[in-house]
Amino acid sequence: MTGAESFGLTDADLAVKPTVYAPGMFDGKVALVSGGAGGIGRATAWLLARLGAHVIISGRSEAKIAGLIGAMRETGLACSGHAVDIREPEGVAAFFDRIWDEHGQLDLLVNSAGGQFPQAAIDFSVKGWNAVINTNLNGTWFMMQAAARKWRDAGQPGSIVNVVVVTTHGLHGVAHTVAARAGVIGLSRSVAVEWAPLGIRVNCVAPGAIETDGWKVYTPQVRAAYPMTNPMMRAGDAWDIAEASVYLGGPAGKFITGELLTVDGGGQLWGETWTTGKPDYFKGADSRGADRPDGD
Ligand SMILES: CCCCCCCCCCC/C=C/C(=O)SCCNC(=O)CCNC(=O)[C@H](O)C(C)(C)COP(=O)(O)OP(=O)(O)OC[C@H]1O[C@@H](n2cnc3c(N)ncnc32)[C@H](O)[C@@H]1OP(=O)(O)O
Ligand SMILES: NC(=O)C1=CN([C@@H]2O[C@H](COP(=O)(O)OP(=O)(O)OC[C@H]3O[C@@H](n4cnc5c(N)ncnc54)[C@H](OP(=O)(O)O)[C@@H]3O)[C@@H](O)[C@H]2O)C=CC1
Repeated sequence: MTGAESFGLTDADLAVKPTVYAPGMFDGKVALVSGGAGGIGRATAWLLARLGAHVIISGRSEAKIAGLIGAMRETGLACSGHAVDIREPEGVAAFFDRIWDEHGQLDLLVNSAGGQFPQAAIDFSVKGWNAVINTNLNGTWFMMQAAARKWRDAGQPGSIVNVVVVTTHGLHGVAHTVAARAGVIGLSRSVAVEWAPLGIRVNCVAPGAIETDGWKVYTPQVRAAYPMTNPMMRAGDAWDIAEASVYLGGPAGKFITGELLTVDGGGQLWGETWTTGKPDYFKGADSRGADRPDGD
């Protein structure tokens, strides 16, 4: 793989890709997309802005955010951005202060910031484990809590969509992220009830194999198998997740809270995903059991 290789939809694609949603659906609304300059977040930012929202884009890299804002503004869309590490609760709280100072409202938060690296769980270092848990569980929580506090204090309703992973079946070699995302799903179900009196809805979207630059952390051999991890035998694209997030987070989802929507081409029903490559032990009937330590 060369450094220039890139995966998934480009800004040029996202600027014109057809959508099922009506123009103007988010007129007058403000949406925040964390990880908004990544693959799924970027598609979500484009979609929300094309539907009329002012979109605030966050991530760690100023340069990535600036590039996206430039591309979106060139097409006349309303957006702004700020570099925020979701693992820093003070920085996150200050970010939400700034949002209220500048806009006086936030209608939708999509938490797409996240990620992991593939490794056998038995080899996780403490630092690696903590990096993934801090990013995906703690960081997502800091964003959720900061948003909810602002909505409560302002007496405004709000909606949160957390982008997670499929935790129920077949995602191997990333146990740290499965643990973190199962935490986010549980947390979301709990606060969906606690925050219902505040008018805050909380939902999750679990993508299957969605071709984005996030795939660069996996080997070419592993990536090549991703389209075969579901019965549709193809990868999805970031627009699939953007449209699912808008369904749950926007007006179409107004009676939905505490829900998990899996968008994986049926991968949770058939298929398996080995992010570290499939061990010989699991390959084919001929070798079944051959490596079993009990020798039976
Ligand atoms: C039903 C079936 C399911 C269907 C599903 C099919 C789906 C298939 C698709 C695959 C699944 C998911 C894909 C995606 O999510 S892709 C998009 C997400 N994007 C990323 O993952 C981006 C890449 N990842 C990261 O940036 C990092 O992993 C991280 C999120 C942790 C970033 O944090 P941080 O910047 O703090 O991390 P560092 O790089 O500084 O590393 C900190 C320590 O972590 C350890 N580490 C990091 N990388 C590795 C590695 N490759 N191997 C081993 N250990 C690693 C290490 O201890 C680091 O510390 P040191 O650098 O000091 O050693
Ligand atoms: N693509 C796929 O197949 C799948 C993706 N997912 C999940 O969907 C989400 C989005 O993935 P995708 O768009 O593909 O991946 P990308 O790697 O393209 O985007 C993830 C974004 O998260 C941001 N981010 C990471 N850590 C932090 C942090 N500590 N603080 C702030 N921002 C951070 C990064 O921004 P920056 O570089 O600026 O830090 C990056 O732009 C992730 O949670 C991912 O795990 C789940 C299943 C499958």
